[in-house]
Amino acid sequence: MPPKKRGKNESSAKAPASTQSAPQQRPDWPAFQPLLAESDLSLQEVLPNQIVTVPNFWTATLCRTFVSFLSALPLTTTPGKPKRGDALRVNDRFQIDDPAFAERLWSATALKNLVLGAIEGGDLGLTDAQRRELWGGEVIGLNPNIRIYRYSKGQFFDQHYDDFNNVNIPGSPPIHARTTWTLLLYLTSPATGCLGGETVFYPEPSKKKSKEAPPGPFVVDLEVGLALLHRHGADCMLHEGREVLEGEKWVIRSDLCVKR
Ligand SMILES: O=C(O)CCC(=O)C(=O)O
Ligand SMILES: [Fe+2]
Repeated sequence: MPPKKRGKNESSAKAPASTQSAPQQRPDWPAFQPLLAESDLSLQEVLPNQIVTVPNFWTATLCRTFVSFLSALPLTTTPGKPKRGDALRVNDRFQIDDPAFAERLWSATALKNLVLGAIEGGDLGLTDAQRRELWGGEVIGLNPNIRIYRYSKGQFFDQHYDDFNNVNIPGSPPIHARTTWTLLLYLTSPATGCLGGETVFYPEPSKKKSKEAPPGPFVVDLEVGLALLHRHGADCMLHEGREVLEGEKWVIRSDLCVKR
């Protein structure tokens, strides 16, 4: 896998629920209210083929509701010393296998219709074939493995690559799927007192255009309610979550899944 050769990987969130010790109770997540109308949302391809965002995917009110709900969850601080080959990250996190929440985040928001190109003016104007190419296959939903991150002052996620995972989406019959893009949903920003914590991507210099100056880092500033999707697996860009300088950064993480 190229990511292994090029640098650190995110530490594994891969253990299937069946191999974890005690099954965790799934949180009684708040309702997704209020949300903007689908017609007010659109995909933005901010870095061609690599990063797509949805500004205002969640409203500031919904983000605030979630931050106060998530604050009561039993978050654990990641160990400061990563396993060999894993990126150093220092944050507090909560991880749960919750297919119902993943399905709600996919279908009860605009995400499904945006990604599948079902919202007029909201998608990237792609043909079906281009859409498959972009997302890496036929997108069927989100990874049930939901991760919540809280970074307080001084915490960060060092440079790494996100690898893909094979997952099974429960149902009858269950669907065998593979993750292709990372989803990060930012709940905080400078507007809520969080400074720093930007997600920074390091595009690789193009092999064909070796005479051109290498591309500089691509910085995504935190924005309340912004959903960010970035390609992962073999074509993942090196990236990091910069140190939080003030306040708290809260993120909900999942991944786009395609049929395998
Ligand atoms: O928190 C961030 O900005 C980045 C998180 C990340 O890279 C990851 O979850 O793999
Ligand atoms: Fe990552």
